[in-house]
Amino acid sequence: MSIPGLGQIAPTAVQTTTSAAVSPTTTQSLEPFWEYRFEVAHGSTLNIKLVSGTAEKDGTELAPSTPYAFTATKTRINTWHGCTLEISSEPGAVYDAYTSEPTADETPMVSYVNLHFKLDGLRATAERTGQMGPRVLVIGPPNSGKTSLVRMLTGWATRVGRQPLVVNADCREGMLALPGTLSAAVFATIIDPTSEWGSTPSSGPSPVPVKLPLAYYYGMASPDDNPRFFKRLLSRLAVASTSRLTEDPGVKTSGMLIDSGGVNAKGGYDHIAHIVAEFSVNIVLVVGSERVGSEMQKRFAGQQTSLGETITVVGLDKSGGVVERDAGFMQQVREAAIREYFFGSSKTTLSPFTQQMDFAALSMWKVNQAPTASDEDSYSEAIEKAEPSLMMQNCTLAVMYATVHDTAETIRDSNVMGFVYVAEVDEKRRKLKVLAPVSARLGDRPLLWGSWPEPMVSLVG
Ligand SMILES: Nc1ncnc2c1ncn2[C@@H]1O[C@H](COP(=O)(O)OP(=O)(O)OP(=O)(O)O)[C@@H](O)[C@H]1O
Repeated sequence: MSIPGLGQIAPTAVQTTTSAAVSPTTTQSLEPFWEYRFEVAHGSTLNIKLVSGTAEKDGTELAPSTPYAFTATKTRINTWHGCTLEISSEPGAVYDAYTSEPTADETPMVSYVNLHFKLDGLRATAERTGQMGPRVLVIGPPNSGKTSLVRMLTGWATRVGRQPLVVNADCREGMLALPGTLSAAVFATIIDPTSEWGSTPSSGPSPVPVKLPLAYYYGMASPDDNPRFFKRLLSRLAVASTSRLTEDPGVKTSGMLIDSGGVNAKGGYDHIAHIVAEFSVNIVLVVGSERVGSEMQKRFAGQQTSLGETITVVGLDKSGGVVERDAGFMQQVREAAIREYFFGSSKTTLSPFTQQMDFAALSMWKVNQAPTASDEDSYSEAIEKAEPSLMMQNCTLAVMYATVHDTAETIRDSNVMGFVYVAEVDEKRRKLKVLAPVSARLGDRPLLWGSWPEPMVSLVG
């Protein structure tokens, strides 16, 4: 399905494969609408420089003659008007790349950019009338390109001076925060093309302004692990996001872009309905699945939001370039995110602080799974006091914006201040060695331990 009224691109495809073993520096010319798709392994780097023409990655324009270093990623660079890229890598770098000329069923990019123009029209109307801009939810099966679409719409919106509030409702991946969190942030400036969402707030000085997210800690891999807790956190994020929207006219007219986790075989429509209601979503974009699209049409099309607008459901094609990222690759991505949070990246090195803490000096809590409980208990007992133990070794803990004297309910509903990493647990001496990005007194804040992200092999030593 594509948006009505949009043309298709001529159906021909040319693909060439480039391998690092063949040439360390190559020049790649892209015709208008072509994409340069590439996968770079962990530990390898691919440098891409725009030599002439214009190109973008997920809606953010590449600056000319500026080398961009990509690592541990599967992505693409596209061009609307044609360009030449210079590609280089150090010997032995592991990557795979090819150019793709769009075919009729292979590129939905034109419908994506037309969608952006329609959204911007709605934002312009909202500006004139003082109304709220569009609240857009992107859903679809796993690996359909949902996050890429949200990033593109964000990139294009900021390029025309909009400041959308971007919401991550996918607990498996983090946005400007570690995985396991649900977060929201205003994007008023460009996203660093070499990263997923730009650097996390702990990553030190950055040429691109760092966006400060509001994050809630869920600490589990799937909404099904504790559906009531998941929904409750979404509600809190919705309240905070809506108030952020109303306090700033520029953000209000720009509206929201919400990335959801994939709908799975079992459906997962329950929390989608919750997001639609809580964030007053008035546009549901369904990527890459007619089945999900028609289910969404049935559920939401024509219904009214709490603001009295009619909900529109739009089906969009999935890009043929979207790649599956297997569990091993995603685990490495999570580990890299945690490592970067504490130690920085190749661009900025950070030195985390190490602290020894007595078990007794810590307020430690853990999140509980409650997959089937439909009663209040699953939520009221979503977190409980926990004794530090060896099980916590190599785990990240969320530092909550609450005090150690607060009740379980207050701590559970608080947002995240930051994260610490448990480097060592000495059960005999009842001591814990933790790594923190800043030198703060950890005994003053409740620490929350979840099962997601999973423990790392080891961050230190
Ligand atoms: N046209 C394309 N060419 C090459 N790679 C692409 C293209 N579009 C998206 N990708 C890559 O495919 C992968 C999956 O895309 P994305 O993360 O947007 O999907 P998703 O539906 O959000 O996935 P998930 O279900 O895990 O949340 C990403 O690594 C993304 O960069």
